[in-house]
Amino acid sequence: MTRLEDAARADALAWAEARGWAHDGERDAITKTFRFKDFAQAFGWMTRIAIVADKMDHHPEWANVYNRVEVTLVTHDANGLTELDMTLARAMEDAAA
Ligand SMILES: C[C@H](O)[C@H](O)[C@H]1CNC2=NC(N)=NC(=O)C2=N1
Repeated sequence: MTRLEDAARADALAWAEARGWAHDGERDAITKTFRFKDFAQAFGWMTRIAIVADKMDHHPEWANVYNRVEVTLVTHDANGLTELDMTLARAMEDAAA
């Protein structure tokens, strides 16, 4: 998987930033803190995403504290954003909606 070209990255970031993601330019990664009602909701969401991520063989960097999940998406093999990150971001948004 190759890094997004500049135009595709701009489109992807516009979509992501509209949903509360930030771009970490140093890593060419996107980050977002998801907030849920409580720990059960947060961990349930993480469980659903873990199954999707493992099927994709593409895994988030994330940390959970009670009802919060801090997420970073980046493709390690590509040293930046790829379509895999955007597919996983969409799955996260859909599952949190
Ligand atoms: C061997 C395995 O396919 C790779 O290590 C996969 C696993 N999950 C991954 N997840 C992410 N985010 N980036 C990767 O480059 C990556 N590579």
